[in-house]
Amino acid sequence: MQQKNIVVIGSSGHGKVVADILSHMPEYRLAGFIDTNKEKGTRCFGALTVLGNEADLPALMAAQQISGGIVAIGDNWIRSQVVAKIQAIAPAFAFINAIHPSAVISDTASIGTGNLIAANAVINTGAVIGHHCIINTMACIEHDNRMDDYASVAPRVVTGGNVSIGAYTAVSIGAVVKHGISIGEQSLIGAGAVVLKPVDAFSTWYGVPARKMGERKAGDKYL
Ligand SMILES: CC(=O)SCCNC(=O)CCNC(=O)[C@H](O)C(C)(C)COP(=O)(O)OP(=O)(O)OC[C@H]1O[C@@H](n2cnc3c(N)ncnc32)[C@H](O)[C@@H]1OP(=O)(O)O
Repeated sequence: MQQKNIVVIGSSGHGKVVADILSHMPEYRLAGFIDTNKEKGTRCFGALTVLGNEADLPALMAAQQISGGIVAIGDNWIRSQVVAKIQAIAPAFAFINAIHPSAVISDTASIGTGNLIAANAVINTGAVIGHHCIINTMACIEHDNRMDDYASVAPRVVTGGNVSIGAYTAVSIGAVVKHGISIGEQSLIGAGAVVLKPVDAFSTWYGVPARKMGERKAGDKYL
């Protein structure tokens, strides 16, 4: 098999998880990491190091025949900013999906590009996943769900059927979302929440049952 040379952008804990998943995908050879906040040469995952920052990408792509990779930044808003930067600096960079071999994805689900689908995640029939989403370890996205671009579900999130999760919205660790619920864009569901009512855009909800706890603006931190 002809392997594609790729990079992971972001070398935090989340970047290491993505590198680990890619080590199980024989179609890719991970060359290293791109990170603006670490010195070139810093070891991040086994022998793999930081190769440079985003501005170095065009030269690296040419020198090492790198075709693309994935942005591995957990914060949904920051991830979108970095994707936009890379699209401007290196238009030929091809975003890939990192999918752990233990993930179970229905043949009838639709998956965009730039997504992370971690170990033991399940994406059931008819689900539509946008671009640059995170479906983290053991998360379950049930039938006919929709996840818009840059949305994320943390480990052990479970959704019922026909749930929609708006762009940039983060559903935190262990949350449960009742079937048929719509969660607007740029919202935040707290850890362990049980969401039984529709969630408006730009809002924070948590608790059991989840209640609205505040308003949010684009880019507000949550991790
Ligand atoms: C692999 C990975 O690591 S993936 C990432 C995993 N991490 C997560 O999912 C983190 C998710 N973050 C949360 O759930 C956070 O608690 C947030 C974002 C909802 C709220 O954070 P903050 O705004 O900083 O709230 P803060 O910690 O100040 O708490 C305010 C109050 O709400 C309560 N509270 C906070 N979060 C929750 C929650 N999820 N459920 C119930 N109560 C909560 C606190 O106990 C506190 O109550 P008190 O005033 O009576 O003491």
